[in-house]
Parts: sequence; structure tokens; C-alpha cells
Amino acid sequence: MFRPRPSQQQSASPNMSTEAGPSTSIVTDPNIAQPSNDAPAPSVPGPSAENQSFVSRIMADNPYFSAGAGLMGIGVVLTVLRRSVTLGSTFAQRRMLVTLEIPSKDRSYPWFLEWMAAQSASQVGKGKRPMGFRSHELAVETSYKQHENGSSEAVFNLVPGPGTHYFKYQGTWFQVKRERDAKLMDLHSGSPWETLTLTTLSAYRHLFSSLLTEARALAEASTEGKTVVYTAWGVEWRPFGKPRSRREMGSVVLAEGVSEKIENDLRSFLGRGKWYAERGIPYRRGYLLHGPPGSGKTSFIQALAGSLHYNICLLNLAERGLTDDKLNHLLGLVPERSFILLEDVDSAFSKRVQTSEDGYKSSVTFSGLLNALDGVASSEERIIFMTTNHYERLDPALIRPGRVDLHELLDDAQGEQAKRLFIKFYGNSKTTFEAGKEVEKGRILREGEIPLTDEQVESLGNQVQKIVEDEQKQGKTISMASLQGLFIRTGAQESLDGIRELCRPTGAA
Ligand SMILES: Nc1ncnc2c1ncn2[C@@H]1O[C@H](COP(=O)(O)OP(=O)(O)OP(=O)(O)O)[C@@H](O)[C@H]1O
Repeated sequence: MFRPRPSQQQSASPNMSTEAGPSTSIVTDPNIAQPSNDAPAPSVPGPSAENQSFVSRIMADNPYFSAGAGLMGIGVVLTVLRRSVTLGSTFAQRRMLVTLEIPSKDRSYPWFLEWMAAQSASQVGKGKRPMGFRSHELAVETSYKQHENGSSEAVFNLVPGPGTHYFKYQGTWFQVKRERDAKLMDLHSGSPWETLTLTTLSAYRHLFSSLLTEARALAEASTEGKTVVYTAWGVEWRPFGKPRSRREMGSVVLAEGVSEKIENDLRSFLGRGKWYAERGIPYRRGYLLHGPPGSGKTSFIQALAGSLHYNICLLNLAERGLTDDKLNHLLGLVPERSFILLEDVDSAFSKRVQTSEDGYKSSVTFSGLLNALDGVASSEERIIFMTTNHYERLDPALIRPGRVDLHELLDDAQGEQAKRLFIKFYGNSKTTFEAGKEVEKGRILREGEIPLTDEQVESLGNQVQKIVEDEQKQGKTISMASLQGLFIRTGAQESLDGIRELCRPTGAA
């Protein structure tokens, strides 16, 4: 934009402040009416009439003076124009544009970046130029994609880097500015504070909400059919690792009726918020699963979460830096549709004060935990699962009704439980066809394994059951985790001997 240079201004000013003022140039302009010659001479001392006409003549005759005055006029006009454009654009911006700020702390921040990356990728897929490329300021966000067969692959998403970018959404142009504040830090993640500012025409402000809804749906679709495990990051919950494939309920084999009992209890609790609120009872339910290691406590909670489409917030009470206040805050901010899982609660508070091997004392106090568990009487749903290997060590205050509503023992393998697990591993080893069409695929056989008939599986399963029951009579048991390990590495027949070898006196871990 044009701006009069200081040297021009300086050279123009002496002419203005001395004899050759603007009035002088008007006098010399032949197109403008000249003052009458009869006018009285100025009484103030000044240049004589001859001198004045001499100056006027010089002004009129000298093209440099006229050009200077002309330039000055243009400069004034341009300055006024520039000011009005600035004012006009500020006014237009205020009236016609609308901006939306998304701080990096907000949950929609990663959703929006992921959405932009997806738009970019889809444009590339269609052979078009991807969004964000125009600015040449891109950032990479690497994620992992898990395939059906369990293998995973790194996916590089190109997202807008710090700077200004433009994109079109539903036919409307948007500007997105990604700014990074070098001075501000997110203390929990250690990453710099960032803000995304989206700008568009005011008339299209409604597109913000539909854009964010689309971004959220996309983020949710990426966790569809998966269980997200959150862990505490300072005072907030963050997804831990990539979302896990849901575990099938049928893959966790518990003693008869146990699984159904817990699931039915939870299902009947869900959706009764109004009932609780009307009676002034806090809407929460606590479960304690206790039993020896490897009996399926954690696996069952994962499978149950998957079957109800819930996520899991995993909390380690002995974690350094976790204080009563933080714990309280965290339990009040649990993401929706999530179980709170406190594993090995005995190790955190068996003696009401937790001191680790290196002398570190947990900063969560026992009363702090009880207060956090009780929480403020809110109408928000709260489902807490606790697990322990040492039920007898738990303080009665922790597991009293209201804090723990259902106590369930998940023990070492019972005979029939071992049989069911055996059938899960060795049964269904054939592929079923109907009218020449494959309708059900059996499990994949090991190399050299001869598929068993249903009768053979049943008969071997009965033998497994008998071995486990016989060992129990002698005070020996085997954990479900040990059985699983055995079935993974051996054939059906050999596993029978393996079971006997793996049985341990009850209570020995
Ligand atoms: N009842 C079960 N049915 C099927 N698999 C089981 C069962 N119990 C344990 N497993 C298997 O054993 C492994 C360990 O199980 P899990 O972690 O759930 O046990 P846990 O009781 O939570 O143990 P810990 O008390 O040590 O935390 C998992 O791979 C799981 O698949």
C-alpha cells in the first residue's frame, strides 16, 4: 500500500510552513478566482507586494512547486483511503465474519485435526490437491491401525502445522489459523499451548457446529467396536495406547453363573438414574472382584465393558504425584460411558498408609480415597470396579455396602470351567459348509494337528474336568491363566499331562 515516504514529507513541509503555504498555491492557480487587487494590504509586517507577486510567479512558473503540492494532495487522499479501508475491513470483519477458537485443551481439538487430516487424505484419494498443502506448513501425526488379524500398521496423517490454512466445507471457505504459544505450556502433557482459530462468513456460522459434529463422529468411528482404556494424566484422563478390540464375553470362562450374575446386576443398574435421583441416592454401583492371580478378573471387566460398549478408566492409586485432591477431581471427570477400574486395591491401602519398596509414601490417604469414592452426591452415573488378590487384607470401610455393592470371588479353575476352556481351544476345528457355501470357519489348526471330532473333544474335555477335580481333592489347583498358556502351546492329548504338572497347592501363587 502506498505510504508517503518521510523524505517526501520532509521536502514538502518547508514550502508549507514558509511563504509558499497552500493559500499561496491557490492564488497562483489560474483556474481559481483570484482575490481582488483592491483588497487592502495586510497591516502586519510581511513581504512587500513586489516580493509576494515574485513568489507567486515563481510558484506559478516553477513546475517543481506545483508537482510537490499535487503529490501532497494525492498523499492525503491515499492516507484517508487507507484509513477508511482499514476501518471498513475491521467493521466488515466484525459484522460479516465469525471466528471460533478451539484451545488445545478442548476435546474437540484432536477431533478437528483428525478430521482435517481425513479430508486431506480423501482429496488425495480422489486425485485432488489435499487441503493444507497451499500453506506448505504441515505437521505429521502418526497413529496405528490395527488389522483384523491383529497386526498393526503405522499411519501418517498430515495435519495443518502452525500457520494459516484454508479449506472448503459444504461449499464455504474457512480459514484456519494454528498458533503455538511458546511461553505457555500444558504442564501435564509437556506440549506447548496451542489454539486453532476458524474463521468464516457470519452467514455460515451454523457450519461450525455441523463441522464439529462431523469431526466428533469421525473420532468416534475410529473407536467403534473398540474399548478405549484411559489413564490419569495429571488431572485429566487420556487414552492409553490405541483402542483395543473388544473382548468377547464368551472368551472369559468363569465358574457357572458368575458372569451372568455380574452382568445382570449391572444391566439392571444402568438406565435407572431417575429412580435413584427420586430417592436421593447417589447413582453409583461398586463391584469387587477378588481371587487368585490369573483367574480372569481384569479380562472379565474388559469383556463386560466391551459388551456394554463402555470404556475403562484405569487408576493406579499408588501412582506418584496422585493426591487426594487430584483423585477427587479425576473421579468427578470420568469420560461418559466408562468404568472406573481400581486394580489391586489391597496393595494400595492394606495398612491404610502406602509405602513402596523405595520408601515412597503414597500421597493419597485412605480417607481421601473413601471421600473420592463417595463423591459429591451427583446424579451422574458412576460404575466402579475394584480387584484384589487379597480380600482379607481390605479395610471393611472400603468395601462396605454403598462403596462395594457386589463382591464376587473369581477363583482358580473348577473342573467344569477347565473343560469349557478346553473345548473353546480344541473344539470347532472344522469348517462348516451349507449347500457348498462356507458358513462358519473353525479355528485355525496348528501345523500337523489332526482335527478332533466333537465326540473326541467332549471325551477329552471330560478327562480334563476329572483331572482338575481330582487334584482339588488333594488340595491342589490350577489357575485359568495357566490352563490358557498350556492350551496355547500343546496339542489336546498332551495337555492332559500338562494339567497335572501345573497344579499347585491351593493358595500358592
Ligand atoms: N477365566 C478365564 N477365562 C479365560 N481366560 C482367562 C481366564 N482367567 C484368566 N485368563 C487368561 O489369563 C490371562 C490373565 O488374566 P487376567 O489378567 O484377567 O487375570 P486377573 O485375575 O486379573 O489376574 P491378576 O489378579 O494377576 O491381575 C489373560 O490372558 C486371560 O485371557
